[in-house]
Amino acid sequence: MAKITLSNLRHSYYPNPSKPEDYALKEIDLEWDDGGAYALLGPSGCGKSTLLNIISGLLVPSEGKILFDEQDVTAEPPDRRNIAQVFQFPVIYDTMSVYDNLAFPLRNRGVDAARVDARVREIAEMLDVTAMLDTKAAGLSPDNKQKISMGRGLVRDDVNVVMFDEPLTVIDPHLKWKLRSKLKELHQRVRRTMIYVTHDQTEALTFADQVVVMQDGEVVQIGTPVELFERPQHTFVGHFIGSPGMNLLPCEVRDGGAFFEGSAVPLEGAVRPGEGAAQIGVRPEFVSLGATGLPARVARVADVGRHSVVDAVTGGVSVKAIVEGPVPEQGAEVHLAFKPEQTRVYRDGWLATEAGR
Ligand SMILES: Nc1ncnc2c1ncn2[C@@H]1O[C@H](COP(=O)(O)OP(=O)(O)OP(=O)(O)O)[C@@H](O)[C@H]1O
Repeated sequence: MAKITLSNLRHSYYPNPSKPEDYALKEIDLEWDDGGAYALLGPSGCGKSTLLNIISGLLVPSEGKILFDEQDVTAEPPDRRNIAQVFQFPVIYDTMSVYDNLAFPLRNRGVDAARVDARVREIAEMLDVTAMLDTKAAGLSPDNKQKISMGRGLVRDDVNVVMFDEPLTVIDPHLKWKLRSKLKELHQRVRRTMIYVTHDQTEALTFADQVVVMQDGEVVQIGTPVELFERPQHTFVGHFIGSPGMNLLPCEVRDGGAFFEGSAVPLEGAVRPGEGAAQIGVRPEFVSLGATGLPARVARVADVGRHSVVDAVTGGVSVKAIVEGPVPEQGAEVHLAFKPEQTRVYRDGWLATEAGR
């Protein structure tokens, strides 16, 4: 296992890139600790595969370096990097038994039979596939095939990193949660450096201790699931993580405070001086309906099971509130109050309030 460092990494698919838009990866500086569980989360086209291919060695970056435990591997081909990869679609040999599939990566490296047997049985037990060891892989369901693929990725104990690239794509929705929690458990048991690439926030937040959120070739925030939820550094993170995402209201900034439609809105801390379009950001979980606050009219109410989402319009802006218990009717006049310590200002997308007092 290894610590992975990405230093001043930039990549363009064009021969002579000149402007920021020419870069699929704009500037990446990251350090991934040995044994950590990381997710790379972002929408389609944000640069996840480009970054993954640079780490695995399929792509040489236009600029910057990749280090495994301080050793520069930027120019090393994939087979010299000692990485295990699990892809979207299962990569297994249909004609072989489950046992032989799991044993393959070890036998391929000349590991002795006793060690192969011990390791295959250990991994099979972790994945709950011991009863299938003698079954031909061809007969397995798609989720079991993907489990075996994961097992093949985990069976070697000498790899620098195990990378999962959208591994649950082919899994039925009702089985996804099982494999999601299985992967988390596997990480806790084997403690390898793992990188999980996905556009799905639930998968990223379930698996990772640290989530790297990407947008347009840039890392916008690295944090624990709680940090991403509680203090998004960028409106993109506020919107992309959470359901529904963070509310955004255009505002005016004066003397370190924020004003919406002329009313002062209490914030977690003072707004830092600066230029740019300002917005108040507050998650629906921290909006309440009461007797005081911004006057609003309820446009929609959605009952989503454990709670309701009330969509109210104030000053022409739609604001969502997560409400437990009784809810107002559509068309009702309400007042919206924001929990001050969870209300902040963003300038041109980036967090601009001082941390809570
Ligand atoms: N071979 C290529 N040639 C030119 N441009 C490319 C190439 N591969 C990717 N790109 C561009 O680089 C940017 C990042 O793409 P990338 O595939 O890394 O994103 P992604 O987040 O993995 O998206 P997806 O989940 O859809 O694969 C996109 O704008 C994409 O169009």
